[in-house]
Amino acid sequence: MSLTDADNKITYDAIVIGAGVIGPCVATGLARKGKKVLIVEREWTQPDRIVGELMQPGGVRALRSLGMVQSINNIEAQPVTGYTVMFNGEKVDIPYPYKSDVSPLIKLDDLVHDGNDQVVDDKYITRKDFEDDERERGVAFVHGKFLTNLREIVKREPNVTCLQGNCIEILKSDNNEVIGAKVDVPNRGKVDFKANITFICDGIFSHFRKELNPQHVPTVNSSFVGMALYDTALPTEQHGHVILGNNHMPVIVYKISPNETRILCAYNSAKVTKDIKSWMIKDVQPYLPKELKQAFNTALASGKYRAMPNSYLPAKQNDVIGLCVIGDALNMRHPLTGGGMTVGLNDVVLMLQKIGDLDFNDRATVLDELLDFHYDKKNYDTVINVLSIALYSLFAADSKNLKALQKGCFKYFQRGGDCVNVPVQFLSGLLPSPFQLTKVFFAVAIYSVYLNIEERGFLGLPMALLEGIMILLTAVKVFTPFLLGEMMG
Ligand SMILES: Cc1cc2nc3c(=O)[nH]c(=O)nc-3n(C[C@H](O)[C@H](O)[C@H](O)COP(=O)(O)OP(=O)(O)OC[C@H]3O[C@@H](n4cnc5c(N)ncnc54)[C@H](O)[C@@H]3O)c2cc1C
Repeated sequence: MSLTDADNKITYDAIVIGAGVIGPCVATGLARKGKKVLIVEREWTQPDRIVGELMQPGGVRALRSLGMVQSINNIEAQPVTGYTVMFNGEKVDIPYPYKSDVSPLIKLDDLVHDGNDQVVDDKYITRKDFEDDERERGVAFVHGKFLTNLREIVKREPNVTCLQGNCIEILKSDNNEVIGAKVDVPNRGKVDFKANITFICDGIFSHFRKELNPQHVPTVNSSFVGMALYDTALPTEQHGHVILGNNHMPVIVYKISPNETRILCAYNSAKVTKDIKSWMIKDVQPYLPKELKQAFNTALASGKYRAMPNSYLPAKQNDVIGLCVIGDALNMRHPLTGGGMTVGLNDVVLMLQKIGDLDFNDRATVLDELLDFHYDKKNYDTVINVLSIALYSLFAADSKNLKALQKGCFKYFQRGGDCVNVPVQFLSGLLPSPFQLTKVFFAVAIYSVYLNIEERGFLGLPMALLEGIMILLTAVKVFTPFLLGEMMG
């Protein structure tokens, strides 16, 4: 069957709009649960994007739960074993958590079979490393190649029909229930497809998230400017890097193939300057570690920059009959901590646990379960979302108090032990506890106050105490509104 032949005479169990990271996982999961699924993508050829390139261990585990982890195989994906945080030239290596410290893997019934929850061996990823390592692992890859693998998996599912086309409208009945989607199909024109439930997975620039609520719109306060660095060493191999300092915005760096390294440089505005090169030379280049400088200069000379907006969007409840919005269409956070795919994939796992075994004809029961889904996923998503926003505020520090917190955070990591073991569990998507996150965040704030007192010395104590109050108030201000927003929304 060609990509434009989908039958529009039948009612599908589910239509999935978008075959990015999340759509193919939703469609594959539902198909393996016996549902008849139509997945619509406007462009099935391999995309070239600078998003979704480092997957945290929590995301890899979700792929295993879905029986789709082999999507990271045979694309020259690079294992990631931890993070390196650099601050004014000093560095701390933070390995990912021990497997024994995190909860056991969930294997979804009907989805996991014949070892598809384990990677196979290729030149860079081996089953032995991923299975036998006592620590969790993440992975980094060329996004388009990963997507191609996910799309190959979904295309192989007998219960799935793949359709090339641009979805232009969500179809509704007279009583405002969603009944399918109108798709502009090449050489066929605008065709109506019907389903018991329609999943919106149309990503960051989602056109259809507003079907949940017209106010469901993201805020954008910063951007990332990305470049590809070729044939460079990293300060720590197999690690993601966060480069911080008093005088510059955060820079993140990770290897996505044997010879390509992604660098993303934060820019503190939704719209980037027209003269990116001058900004890079003045505000990024001087602060990079020596290992990266040569490749950075070469990339700069080639002039190939790409900018992406960094959006924030807390999730809304899926409360419309026949509709489920999921992935970036539903919920976004700052990409600094590389948590987007991890949140989306874990939402897919949970969604399948909630509704995967239901009869989708029973739309009221499906809706009930989706209403619960909103609350069940909160702990997991809140930790990753709030962490990303709070860390971005600290790491892009533009005030004295934020700079004190930034330094305090780095010095806290330098203490080692639980001062890194617990935070890295949040980053990895392996400790879904907003309470613990709050405890750690305020431990960092108190430590920042202590460091400031120490620096001021005995004579400066009155001033240090005053400053301490300001530092704590700043910590409350950057953390609490987001925590409450995520938990209460
Ligand atoms: C700069 C940046 C860097 C990031 N880095 C990371 C990272 O390192 N790690 C991480 O985990 N996350 C990262 N993210 C987030 C990550 O990219 C997203 O969380 C993830 O891609 C979301 O997947 P999705 O399927 O919801 O959306 P997408 O991957 O955006 O997929 C949406 C799909 O829908 C299709 N589509 C859209 N509209 C229509 C339509 N009308 N009809 C048919 N098809 C349609 C699109 O063509 C696309 O294929 C980053 C984000 C940004 C902005």
